[in-house]
Amino acid sequence: MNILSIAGSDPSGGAGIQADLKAIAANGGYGMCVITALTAQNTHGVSGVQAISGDFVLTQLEAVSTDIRIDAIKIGMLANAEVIRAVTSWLETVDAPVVLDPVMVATSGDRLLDDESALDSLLDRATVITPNLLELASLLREPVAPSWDEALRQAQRLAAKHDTLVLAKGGHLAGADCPDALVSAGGVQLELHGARHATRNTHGTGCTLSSTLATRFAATGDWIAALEQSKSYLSKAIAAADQLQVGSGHGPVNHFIDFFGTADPMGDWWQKIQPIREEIDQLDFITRLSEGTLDREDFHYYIAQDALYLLRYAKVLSLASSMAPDLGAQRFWSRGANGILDGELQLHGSYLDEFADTPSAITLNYTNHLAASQESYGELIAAILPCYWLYQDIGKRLAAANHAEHPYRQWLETYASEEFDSATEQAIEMVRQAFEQADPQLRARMEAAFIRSAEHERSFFAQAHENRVDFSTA
Ligand SMILES: Nc1ncnc2c1ncn2[C@@H]1O[C@H](COP(=O)(O)OP(=O)(O)OP(=O)(O)O)[C@@H](O)[C@H]1O
Ligand SMILES: Cc1ncc(COP(=O)(O)O)c(N)n1
Repeated sequence: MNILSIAGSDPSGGAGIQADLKAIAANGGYGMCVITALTAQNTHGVSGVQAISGDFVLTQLEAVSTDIRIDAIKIGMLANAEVIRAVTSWLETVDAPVVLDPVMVATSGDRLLDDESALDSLLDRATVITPNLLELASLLREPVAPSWDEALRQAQRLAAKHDTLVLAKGGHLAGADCPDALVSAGGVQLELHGARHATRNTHGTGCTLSSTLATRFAATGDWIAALEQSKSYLSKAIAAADQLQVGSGHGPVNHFIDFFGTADPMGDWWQKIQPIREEIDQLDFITRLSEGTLDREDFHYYIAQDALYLLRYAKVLSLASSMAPDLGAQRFWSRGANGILDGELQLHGSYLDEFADTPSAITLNYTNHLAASQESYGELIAAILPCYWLYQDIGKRLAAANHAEHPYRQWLETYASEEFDSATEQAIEMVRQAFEQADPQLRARMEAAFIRSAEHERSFFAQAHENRVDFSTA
């Protein structure tokens, strides 16, 4: 099945034609793309748009359609009225089904279409229009639907107005449900409810859904089956989005999870601690640290406990070095221990008059857990890993909130450095290698040690603020 995407380029690879080509391929289609606009964007937003001229869009369309059979078309970002006119006139020469995603504004809030009324002429030619709630209201020139029921009525009005099907999407609703519905002028044809996944990585979900729908329709000839398959595919791709770790804003979905998902045990572990990561992100300590409103006293309490923790952590890294199976691993863990003693602890010292000498129960629980994991090298480095990985992950978001006057500027910088990034990647790789060589019993113990450490990290962060919560399980 040959599927043509007519859309804008997203150089960060999560939305636009890049998302479309991935989704088309993952759903068994052969993807082609005619580019309507170049955008400069990443997971935080769009910093520039350069539309392609209407003439050149037409030249691309003709190059493809004079040679290749097109089984379905997906249309995304169109940028301006000139591009819309070019696409509309070309569509008169082909009769493939058209899924039109009326892209107006990116998730980040940036505009991707300069004249929304210019879309009107194209809507009649669409077979299915896939607006989100804001786009649905805008196409009807009505206020945004306050409820899902009202959105369904709006979708029915839009379907009647243009004699098309409308896929109403509930991704922007609040609540645990993420409903979508295929609606015709006669009413709802299919309503699907799906769990809302707790992730910020939803960049490109609309692009992915519309190109998957076009691909699945080309394969089945049935919009109902195509939507069921598309929703199920997208839901899996969103559920596994956090495994990718692309950028520090709204990252992309995991288009190829069905192909490679289970091949990466580290990705699975990361996915398993997703609820813990979510809780860490929401801790008062982290949000206040990020905003710079955290009390000095709380920060000092944290730093003092962290210094005690790091002294023991450095010993555990040295132990891992002594147990390492090869020279590369031996050096890596030993460099880590030295880095703490010569680097991180100096930073801690700069915040404190003197190091505390009494570890809290939470600090002790964590370091005891590390010490108890030393029965085997694999288990030990699995227990060591969350301290790298979680700090790298949180560090990226904290760094995005950093600025010259931030009271904790230097601390926020430490965990967002390229050096720390690279050390974390290497630590993950060491654990992956040990996992690959481990027998099933050791693999299970490694995973348990990793998850337990992640729980201790959560308690550790929580302890410094007045809402001190002890999640410790040791
Ligand atoms: N957190 C989530 N969990 C599960 N499904 C989601 C989530 N967020 C969005 N979706 C699904 O993604 C699809 C796109 O929905 P949405 O309403 O966000 O459209 P959109 O705004 O066009 O997408 P985009 O955010 O890419 O612009 C829908 O099928 C929606 O149900
Ligand atoms: C080129 C292009 N096309 C479409 C979108 C919308 O996708 P999202 O709303 O998920 O950012 C985008 N950001 N960039």
